[in-house]
Amino acid sequence: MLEISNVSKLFNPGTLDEKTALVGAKLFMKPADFVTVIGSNGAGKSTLMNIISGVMKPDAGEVKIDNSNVSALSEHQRSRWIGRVFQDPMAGTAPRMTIEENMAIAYSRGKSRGFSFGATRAKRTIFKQELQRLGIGLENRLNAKVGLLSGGERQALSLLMATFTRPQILLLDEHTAALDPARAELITSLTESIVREMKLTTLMVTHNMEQAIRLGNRLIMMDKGRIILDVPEERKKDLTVEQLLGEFERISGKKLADDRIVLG
Ligand SMILES: Nc1ncnc2c1ncn2[C@@H]1O[C@H](COP(=O)(O)OP(=O)(O)OP(=O)(O)O)[C@@H](O)[C@H]1O
Repeated sequence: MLEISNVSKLFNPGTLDEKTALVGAKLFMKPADFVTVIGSNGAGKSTLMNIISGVMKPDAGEVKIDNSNVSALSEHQRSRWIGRVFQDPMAGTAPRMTIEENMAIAYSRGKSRGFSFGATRAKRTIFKQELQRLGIGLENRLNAKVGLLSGGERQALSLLMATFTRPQILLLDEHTAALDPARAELITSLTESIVREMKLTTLMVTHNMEQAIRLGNRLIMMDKGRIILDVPEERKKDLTVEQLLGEFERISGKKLADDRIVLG
C-alpha cells in the first residue's frame, strides 16, 4: 500500500547549518497497517511525513502508493490519496468558513473539476451523519465558524475531514499533542474507531510512549534519520514503556532525548 524506498533528505547541504533528516529510510506498509512512530528530537519523523505527503521532495529515493510511484507528484496531486491531521488544531481547517463549508471542501477532494463546493441538501445530510459519528454535537452547528470551535472540536473535525473520503493513507502528525488530556483521549478513541471501521492504512507520529504501544499493529522507532527498530504486532502487545526505552538505548547507545516525551 505504502512503500518508501531508500529515501534520503539533507537540509542546507555544504553549509554550517547542514542537517541530515533522513538516511536511506525504508518502510513498507500493508493495507490497513496502523504504524505508530516514535523517536528522538530531530530524528526525521516530520520530514518523513512531509516527504510522503509531497510537501518536500527527497534528495533520493521513492514513495509509492498502491504500487504507483508518486514521487513526482505535488502535495495537491497526492491529496486525493492522502489524509493528514497536524499537531496544530488550526492547521487542518479554514477558520473563517463554517463547519459545512469546511466539510464541502473535504468532500470535494479528489473529485473532478467543476464539482461545486456548495452544500446541497443531500450533501448536508451526509455531513450531518458524518459529524454525528464524533459524538460532540457538531452536527447541530453546521453554520458555526470553525474559528470559534475549541481546539478539541477542531481537531475532531480535522480528523473527520481527513478521513471521510477514505484516503489510501492517513498521516497523523502528533495530532493529540496540543490538547489537554481529556480532549487528547477523545481524539485518540475517535482515531481508533475511524481507522478500524474504515481499515485505513495509517502512520501516526506520537511523543506518547504508552499511546505508541497501545495503538496500531506495529511500532517503529527513528533516530538520526533512520528507522532503528520495527516492532511487529505480536511483540508490541506485551511491550512496556521501560522495555521500549531500553531497546532505544541498546540500539542507539544513548538515552532517548525527546523534550516532549510522555511516558503515559
Ligand atoms: N526545513 C528545514 N530546514 C532545515 N533543517 C530542517 C528543516 N526541517 C527539518 N530540519 C532538520 O532535519 C532534522 C529532522 O527534523 P524533523 O523535524 O524531521 O525531526 P522530528 O523527528 O520530527 O523532530 P521533533 O520530534 O523534534 O519534532 C532536524 O535536524 C531538523 O533540524
